[in-house]
Parts: sequence; structure tokens; C-alpha cells
Amino acid sequence: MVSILVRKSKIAGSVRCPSSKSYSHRAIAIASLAERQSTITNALLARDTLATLASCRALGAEIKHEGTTVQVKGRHTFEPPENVINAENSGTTIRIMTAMSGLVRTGYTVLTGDESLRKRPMQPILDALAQLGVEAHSTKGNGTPPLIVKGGGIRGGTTVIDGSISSQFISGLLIAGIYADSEIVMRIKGNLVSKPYVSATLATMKHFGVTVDHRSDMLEYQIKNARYCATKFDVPSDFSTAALILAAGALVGEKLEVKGLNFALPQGDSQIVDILKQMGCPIKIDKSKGEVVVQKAEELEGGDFNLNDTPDLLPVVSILALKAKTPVTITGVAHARVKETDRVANIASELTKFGARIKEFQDGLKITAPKPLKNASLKAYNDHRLFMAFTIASMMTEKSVVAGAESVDVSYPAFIQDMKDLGAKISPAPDRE
Ligand SMILES: O=C(O)C1=C[C@@H](OP(=O)(O)O)[C@@H](O)[C@H](O)C1
Ligand SMILES: C=C(OP(=O)(O)O)C(=O)O
Repeated sequence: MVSILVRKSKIAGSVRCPSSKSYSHRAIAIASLAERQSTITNALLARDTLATLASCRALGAEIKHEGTTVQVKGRHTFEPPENVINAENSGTTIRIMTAMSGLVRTGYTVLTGDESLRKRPMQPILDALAQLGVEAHSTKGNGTPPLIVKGGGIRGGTTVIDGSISSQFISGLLIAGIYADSEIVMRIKGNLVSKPYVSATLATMKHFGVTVDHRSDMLEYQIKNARYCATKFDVPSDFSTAALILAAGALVGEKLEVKGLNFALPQGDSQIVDILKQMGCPIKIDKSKGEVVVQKAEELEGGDFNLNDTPDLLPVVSILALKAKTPVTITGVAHARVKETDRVANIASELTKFGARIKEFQDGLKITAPKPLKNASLKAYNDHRLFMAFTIASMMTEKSVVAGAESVDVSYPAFIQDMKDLGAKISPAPDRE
């Protein structure tokens, strides 16, 4: 486990936001289902998205990439893969690939991942696929990966799926469902979390020529038989990543400009701009140029934030709370307990080390900032978003240590270098005695 030493830092300058992990996943998967060649530009090539690329290749898509341009020649049905599908650390990958595995012509497809991914819930999509005529099981019989999916096509019909755990099950069924033998009616049981990611899926499908009729509340979909058309897709910037960078500017920024932001395609985490405004952070937005400039406020305003649509903002709003003059209450994020880690519990335990007073409840946290922050030695539990958030928070302390630097390979490999280029004082942590 690689640990870093972070000292009190002031950051300033300009940074270009990395490409969207979510849109890179979608473009690669959908292009893999479109005959003829698609070209994806500005793709994020990080551990999670490379897992999607390798998985689609394993199913038979012809994929090559040069830099961040990915050429994909897809197909409508797949041959049984030569080996198991390894989704690594990526929930998005395994959820989409599980649905696509129903389109394998014959045989069985096994899908697995790393230790974290093998703990993440998959039962809702296994149940939904069963209702659509696809036999799919957890090899451990407990709804977690490894999974085994029987090929032979998706029959179609009606399915009712739990929407309270992850939107990725819905995205996977939407993406693959157009190739079912007959139309699918998909109904969501209960609440649908992380709705903006389903909007991102629908937007990407539309870009590849497929429109799905759905109820305005996003709780029912008619997935008619259709065909994706190969096309060009330019991946937008990643607002989940931009949110972390903007938070760094709000906490320790002299004047920080984030460039390359694309507000055109739906990304729920673009709400970070409104959250920063609500917390009193000096911020300037130029949507036409795709630029946001922030600088630190001596103190931020507290408030109540429901992050049900935007769970990846939980680590970001949690560290912003460390500088708020009144408490910050975050609700609606029970599903953040089943991501790379239990983010609610881990944020509670680690931010307490800075001296924050934290009240944890099933679907969120109440955070009261310490004055000043204490130096701390933090664990990120191999969770990339926790590592990045804790590193940024540590820039407000004299010196702190954060463990788990290798986790950033999942979504933002250049994170540490970008922060150092902006002035952050980060160095390898001395070996623990
Ligand atoms: O579909 C996607 O690209 C994602 C959906 C969200 O997960 P849930 O839908 O499980 O909340 C989000 O946390 C994840 O980082 C990416
Ligand atoms: C939870 C995340 O992604 P995934 O669900 O794809 O692992 C994330 O990027 O924070």
C-alpha cells in the first residue's frame, strides 16, 4: 500500500479535467454492439474503463486504441469468451457486461472482479435477467460476483427491478436490451438512485441511434428491438473528477481554473457548481468555454444536501464540510455503502481523525468541522474517491499521511501529479517505523 505525506498547501493555476469514466464505459460498450466501425475520441483509459474495453474485446468486439482514440467494430451477438470476464474494480463494467453476456450465442460466461468488486451486490440484475429468460447466478449463491450467465439470447417480456441499490443494473439492461428476442418493459421497484447516470445511458444510446421510450419519472421503460448505428463519439469531461478538483480550489485554492468542462451531456455531478455556490465559495462559470474558476473562502456555509442522485459527491461534500462554519448534513446515500467500500462508514471514521464531529446514520452523515484540523494518518481502503478526497482535505493540515495512492489508477491516474503541478506539497510518506 503506497502512502503519501501531504503538507499544508496552497494551490493555484489551471488544470484540464480528465475525460468521463461513465461516458467512456458507455461509448465502448454501445459501440461494441454496433456493427461497422465507431470512433471514440478523448476516452478515459484508466483501470476501470480498460476493464470495459478488455471485457468487450473478450465478447468479440474488435477494439484497438491509439492514445485516447478508440476504434471499435461491434456485433449484435457474441461467441462464448475464451476466458472469464474480469471487471477489476469496476461496478459499472460488471453490471453492463452481465446484461451483455445474455447476448452470448451459446455456452456460459463467467464474470468476476477484484476483492472489492466480489463483495458488491448483483442480485437485482440476476433476478431481472431471470424474468427476461436469462439464467444468471452468483457462483457463491449470495448475489455477489463471480457470476455465471447462460448464453442463448434474452427472451424479453416484462421485468421489475429494484432501483434502490444501483442505477447501473438499469443502464446495463437498457444497453443490451434492444437486442432481446422481443420488446422489454422494465419497471423500477421503489426509488431509483443515481438517476442522472440513467440519463447518461439514454443520451449515449441516442447518440448511437437508439431512443428508448420511458416515463418522465424514469420508473418505466419500453425497450423496443432496435439496432445501434456505428458513429463517432467524443467523450466529455468527468464532473465527478472535476468536483474533487473544484473542492481543492474551494479549500486551499488561491485561484484555480478547471478547463475542458462540457455541460452539454447529462452528468449529475455537475451539481457541484450549485453546491459550491450554496456554500459561499467564490466561483465563476463560463459554460460556453467549459471553464470554472474557484478560490478558497475563509469559511464555507453549512447546509443540508440530499445526494441520492449524485452519490460520488459524498466524499467531496464531506471534505467541504471540514471548512463549514455550521454543520453539513448529507442524506440519501445509503447506496454509497456498497461502492468500492462502505463510503459512509469510512468517511465517518477517517474524518473523525481530523477532529471533526461526525454523526453517522443509515443513509448519510452529519459533519461538524473542527477548528483547526488535526494532523492525521488516514486510510482510503483502496477506494480511489476516498483517497483523492482525503488527500485534498490533508492539504489543510500541517502534515498528514494518506494510504492507498495506487487506487487512483481506477479513474484519475494523474491525480497526484496534477495536484503537485498546482502547488500541493505531496511526497512519499516515510516508511512506517
Ligand atoms: O453508471 C455509472 O457510470 C455510475 C453510476 C453510479 O453508481 P450507482 O448507480 O451504483 O449509484 C456512480 O456511483 C458510479 O461512479 C458510476
Ligand atoms: C463507484 C464508482 O464506480 P463503479 O460503481 O463503476 O465502481 C466510482 O467511480 O466512484
